[in-house]
Amino acid sequence: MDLKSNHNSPVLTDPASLSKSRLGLPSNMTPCSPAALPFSSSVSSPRKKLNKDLISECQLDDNDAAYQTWMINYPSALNSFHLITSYAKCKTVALFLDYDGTLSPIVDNPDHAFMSSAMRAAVREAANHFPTAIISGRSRDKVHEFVKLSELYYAGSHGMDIMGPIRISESVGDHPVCIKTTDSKGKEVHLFQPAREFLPMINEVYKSLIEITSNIIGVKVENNKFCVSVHYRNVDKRMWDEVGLRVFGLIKGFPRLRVTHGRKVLEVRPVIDWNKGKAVEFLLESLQLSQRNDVLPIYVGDDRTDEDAFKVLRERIHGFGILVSNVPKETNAYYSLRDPSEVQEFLKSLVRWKKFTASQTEDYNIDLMCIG
Ligand SMILES: O=P(O)(O)OC[C@H]1O[C@H](O[C@H]2O[C@H](CO)[C@@H](O)[C@H](O)[C@H]2O)[C@H](O)[C@@H](O)[C@@H]1O
Repeated sequence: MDLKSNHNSPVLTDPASLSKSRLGLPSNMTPCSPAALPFSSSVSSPRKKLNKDLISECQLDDNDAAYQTWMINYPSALNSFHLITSYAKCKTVALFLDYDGTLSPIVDNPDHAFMSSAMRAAVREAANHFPTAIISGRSRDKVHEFVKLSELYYAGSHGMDIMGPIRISESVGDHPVCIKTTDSKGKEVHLFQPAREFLPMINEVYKSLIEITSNIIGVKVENNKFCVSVHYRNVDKRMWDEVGLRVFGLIKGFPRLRVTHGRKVLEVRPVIDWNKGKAVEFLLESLQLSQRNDVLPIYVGDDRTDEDAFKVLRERIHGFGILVSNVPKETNAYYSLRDPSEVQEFLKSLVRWKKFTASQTEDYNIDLMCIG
């Protein structure tokens, strides 16, 4: 169950049924009905138990069949690794990674979404071989606190808070919301905060959201600097509508803010023409990787907000989006990975491939030198 993507309506819907009909999956992929099973409703309890097991087994099979069908259009990035690297050959791969649900598993408490040390090692290695950035809905400081790596770039608040390399480009480098500063290690960087003027408003809304949801058990309001998250994952399902009503009700009084939603979370953010897709373009330009046809951007993410980036990669900058999901979803991504453990495997494979191609180039150069 989730909130509908219609920004004006807090109506709750079931995304599983939605995605099934929208994806046009075959009708035989609906979950088994008990009537189709060889037990009557008046069976004794062990039989009832068997019946229940059979239904869930059947549903699992159906879900898996639906996923396999979906994967025809969104193949596994691991299974398609050779194809991906054949495109990447002789190109600079630029990596963009979402955080929650991509580098860390989804957990009930957002403050406990820790990254495993194995994942951290994989991301570090990847960042040592490819220009890498993390683009998260979290505040930039919070995601840095989780990731703890200085080898890469960070964009927080869905791309509205980017700390990147010093931009050579005059056009945006001189933009009033882009300032020169130093990072925690004293290195000169550019800080790009296109929603800076919204800071007082966001802080006001953050306080009001805490106030108006304080008597709903399980709600958690998280300040992500340029946006606010209202989590309802731990709220009794019967109260989900009420959470939606209160949040949308409050935001009605702030025409310059809007509400989007992610995984059991409502996100209040400024109405500005900026999103994770724009952040990818901004970072590519900062890294001097835009306007080149020897660059392959790859974006890995699991959330609806990542769709903006997938769209930019698909339509504008010729890269690959990889959706992390273990259920069929509508997406602008090209490939899929089931969960963060597959993301880790994918990152490790990319590094292995890069090392291998680098060693081959070295061998080739040595051969050339010998011939010369
Ligand atoms: O862009 P992301 O890095 O994916 O951030 C999106 C939101 O992620 C976090 O919430 C989600 O993960 C939590 C921890 O696993 C989970 O408890 C919650 O239900 C998810 O929605 C984060 O807390 C939000 O602020 C981000 O906007």
